[in-house]
Amino acid sequence: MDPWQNGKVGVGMQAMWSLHGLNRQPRTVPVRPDHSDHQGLSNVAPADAPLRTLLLPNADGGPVVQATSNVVEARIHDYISNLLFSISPTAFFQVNTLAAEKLYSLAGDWAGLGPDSLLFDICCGTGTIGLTLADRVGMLVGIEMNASAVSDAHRNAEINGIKNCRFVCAKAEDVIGSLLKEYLDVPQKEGEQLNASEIRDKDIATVEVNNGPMDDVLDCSKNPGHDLGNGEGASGHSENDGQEIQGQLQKSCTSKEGSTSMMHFKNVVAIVDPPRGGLHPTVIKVLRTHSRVRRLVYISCNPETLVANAIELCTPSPEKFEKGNGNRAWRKMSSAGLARHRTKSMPISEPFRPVKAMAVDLFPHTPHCELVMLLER
Ligand SMILES: C[S@@+](CC[C@H](N)C(=O)[O-])C[C@H]1O[C@@H](n2cnc3c(N)ncnc32)[C@H](O)[C@@H]1O
Repeated sequence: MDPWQNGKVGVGMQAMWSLHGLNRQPRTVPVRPDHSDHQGLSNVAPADAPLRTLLLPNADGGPVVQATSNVVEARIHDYISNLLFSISPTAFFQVNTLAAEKLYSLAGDWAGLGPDSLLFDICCGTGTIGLTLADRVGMLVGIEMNASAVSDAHRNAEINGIKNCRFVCAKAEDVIGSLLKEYLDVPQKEGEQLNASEIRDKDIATVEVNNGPMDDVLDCSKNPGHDLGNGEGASGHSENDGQEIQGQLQKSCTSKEGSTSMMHFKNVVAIVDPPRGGLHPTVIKVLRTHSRVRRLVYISCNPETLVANAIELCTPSPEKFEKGNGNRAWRKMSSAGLARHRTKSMPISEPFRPVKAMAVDLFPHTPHCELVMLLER
């Protein structure tokens, strides 16, 4: 396996930024030699690796200090499933791209995609999962809170000529309900169903390509919070910041060519790939209670939160709805215990059922592993 191809350079970049976060000057790092003769995995660049200076952003995102004339833009490029991805320094990208390719394609197979599918790629990062599956669906909607990653996703869609997609920069818990409503609560008129080729011909994509400042998307980079504790889900954000978010969503997502919400899709699928803390409770509730979402592929790097989220998605509704009683005993519960507790106050809804699961070893020789689980109803 070629260590340069599988994103080690990206890891080096990320680590360097955090190490030198307070002193952001251009730095010199080894880059991939044109004809690497590496065999096997290595974290060490060969001594004779060529050096290139990367342009690092200032902490405030302002102009960079240009120390030398031999400076290149700080972004890396990589291929997954024959698509080229351009990745900015703060965006997430799997380090093992060859294995990630397998992971995404497995998720796509399990998702049962087709031309009449509407795919929600939740926590989409630079658009990797959705874009690699875009030719198998009618429409792709990606949701991601990191503004740079969303900008990359736009760019990646454009680079690869993918048009049946839209990327929304927001916390999933803030927009998932509105997006599902927008796409799915459309009264269907007779003969209005479009097939994928018609959709593509109509060029309905809302690829709001924006390589400059993201002034037409919600700036969600200010409150990162990726790493979640206590099973509390994605950002630890309150359930809803109300109308402001709605207004921003409206602004960020309006199609240039007209509203995609007029399309009707028979098959509505979500692929979720949250950070270690799992999905925010609001996302779980919305996915579970929106009956048109029939299939959900959960990709996880943390089995504990995957199990907890699956409990909430799959436990049959209680006969009697119990409203939360403000009791703080949950503080001592395991994440699975907390999930079981939460199911008691889940609105009555058809549960998913776990169909199959597979571990994909993205991190050989480490205890970490990615897990994929298919839920259906
Ligand atoms: C494990 S990464 C997966 C990224 C992408 N699916 C991929 O495979 O490259 C998780 C992503 O979720 C994003 N994220 C974290 N919390 C989020 C939230 N509350 N809403 C939306 N995205 C979130 C992170 O910024 C990160 O890009």
